[in-house]
Amino acid sequence: MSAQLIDGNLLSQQLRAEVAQRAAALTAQGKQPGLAVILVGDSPASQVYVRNKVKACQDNGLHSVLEKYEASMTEAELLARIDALNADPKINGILVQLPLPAHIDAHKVIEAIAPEKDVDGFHVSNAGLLMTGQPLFRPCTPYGVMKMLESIDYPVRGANAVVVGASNIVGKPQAMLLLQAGATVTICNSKTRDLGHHTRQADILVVATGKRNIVTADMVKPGAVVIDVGMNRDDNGKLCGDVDFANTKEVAGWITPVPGGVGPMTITMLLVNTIEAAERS
Ligand SMILES: Nc1nc2c(c(=O)[nH]1)N[C@@H](CN(C=O)c1ccc(C(=O)N[C@@H](CCC(=O)O)C(=O)O)cc1)CN2
Repeated sequence: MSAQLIDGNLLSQQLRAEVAQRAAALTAQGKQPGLAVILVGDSPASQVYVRNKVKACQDNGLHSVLEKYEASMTEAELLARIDALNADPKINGILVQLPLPAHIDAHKVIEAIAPEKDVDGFHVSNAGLLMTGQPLFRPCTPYGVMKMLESIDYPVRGANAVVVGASNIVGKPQAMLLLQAGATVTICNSKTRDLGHHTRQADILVVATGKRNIVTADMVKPGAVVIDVGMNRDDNGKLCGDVDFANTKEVAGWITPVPGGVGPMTITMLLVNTIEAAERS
């Protein structure tokens, strides 16, 4: 393997140790940070993610509540729960696990969260603050990716960055964070013609499409940093990303694995955002 691995579990361990210290300091002042996690429905993947979020809180000294609801919960019921959590002084961060069932308008739900408790950074106010270079909360996955680049001392300023995927959760905020760090950014989407033409220009390539093997080794510039945000299952049911890892690792300079790459960093940055919310409150 020529590429160096960027280990999200290892980096998370280091960052979570700092989180635990900050949580302990807040708790000593009677301000233990608190996170509310809401899950609607029974998606097995979402169940794993929310369980891991709550466990990460427990392991690092944050208070957490997990509210699980049937898929039949109405939008009005969910909005009422968010109102109550907005008013709860023990709760600094509120997170509604996505995706939501189709009968619930996710935009409406996200806009109901008080922006100062929106630790996912998805509220339009927080998206606007990020866009204008004054972020309150950076969305957790793109924030984690920036920490991974920092961990390898990568000179983002002046680099060509290509983001494949333009979702509100990852692609768009990722492009903003890279732009603000001084990269020249290209965002590719499902309509992009000749994706490889763009990805081959990338010093930093972030792939977040949910499509297995959308990026193959021939689409990667030798020595590039390849960050795989995808979370898929291969034909044997094993977790894998969007990048053909086995072949791309022979071309890239750095690469993130799946599992053990960006996923754990998403949860780590959620803890960081919750601490920041508590410190501000
Ligand atoms: N409200 C939110 N919903 C969703 C978000 C989000 O940031 N906020 N992101 C994704 C899912 N996600 C976080 O919720 C997430 C995905 C994956 C992981 C992770 O740790 N993955 C592990 C593997 C876990 C497994 O065994 O299945 C890894 O990559 O090593 C954490 C969080 C969509 N929804």
